[in-house]
Amino acid sequence: MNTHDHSCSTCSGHSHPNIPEPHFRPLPGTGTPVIELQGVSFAYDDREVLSSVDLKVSSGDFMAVIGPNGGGKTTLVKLILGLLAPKAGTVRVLGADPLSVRPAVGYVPQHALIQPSFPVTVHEVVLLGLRRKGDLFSTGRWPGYRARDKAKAMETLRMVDMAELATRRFDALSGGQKQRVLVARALVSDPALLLFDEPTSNIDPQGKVCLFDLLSALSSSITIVMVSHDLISASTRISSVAVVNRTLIQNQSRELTPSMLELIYGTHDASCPLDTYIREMSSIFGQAGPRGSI
Ligand SMILES: Nc1ncnc2c1ncn2[C@@H]1O[C@H](COP(=O)(O)OP(=O)(O)OP(=O)(O)O)[C@@H](O)[C@H]1O
Repeated sequence: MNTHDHSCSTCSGHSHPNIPEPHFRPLPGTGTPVIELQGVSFAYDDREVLSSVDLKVSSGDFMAVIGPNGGGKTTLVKLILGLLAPKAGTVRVLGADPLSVRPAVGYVPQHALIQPSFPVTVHEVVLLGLRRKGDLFSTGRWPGYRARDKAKAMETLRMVDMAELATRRFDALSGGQKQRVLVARALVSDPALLLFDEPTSNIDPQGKVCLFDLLSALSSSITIVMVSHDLISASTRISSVAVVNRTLIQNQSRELTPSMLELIYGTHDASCPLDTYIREMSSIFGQAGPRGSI
């Protein structure tokens, strides 16, 4: 488990000593397919945004999905969640139809889906991740929270180092603190797969380091797929990378191949370790990378 010795307003800046061993669903054996897309195409109306996409994410992977704005990353995430159906091809998650395994997938969206003025506490936001059959969302009746659900939500807040703020209103948190709470909401149902869409939007640089430390610690227990523009923080932790720009190219290592670079920027004739690429881009464009993003 990584440690960090910096001070950070997002977490307490220690090495997450409170993180209990996560009780996630047992990882399928290493190498078992967790996500499989074969020949997937998708169009909004008649405009095709993904074309013949193949993707395989295996148990234990920590994959970054990168690509230019509008390249189809969020659409890909929605297909994996079963929120969109492919026009062609197949999407399998944990060997099944995505909607049927939805409870086994923790999702942290690009934008917090919680209205800023909604008077909900940190603890209650995490409890929202434990929606069950028969609850308010399916019956219209409010059954109240069960004691064991409340305890589970507190345990998950401890994992992300946010238990001390459990009673604070969610809208009174910083961007990085909100993100950690949303991670807890995604983790509280013990998912086998964690999907992040732009996990570091609205977080300051130190908060990003803390968040990636947390993800790095979690990645030994759970398969993680992260759509991100912010590869500087992620680069040392991820195990594989995929580039999406209408089509998709994946690499089981952290190297961006010439064809991946070409898919992002146009012609490239040499492969590039991801760390080198980011270092060079950072020196030219500053820490945010080219145009503020990959
Ligand atoms: N609901 C929608 N209806 C029509 N077109 C859409 C819809 N959602 C996305 N698009 C279009 O589909 C393309 C891919 O969008 P998507 O959000 O998947 O890209 P992205 O790679 O996640 O972009 P970004 O990095 O800017 O978040 C874009 O051209 C976008 O304008």
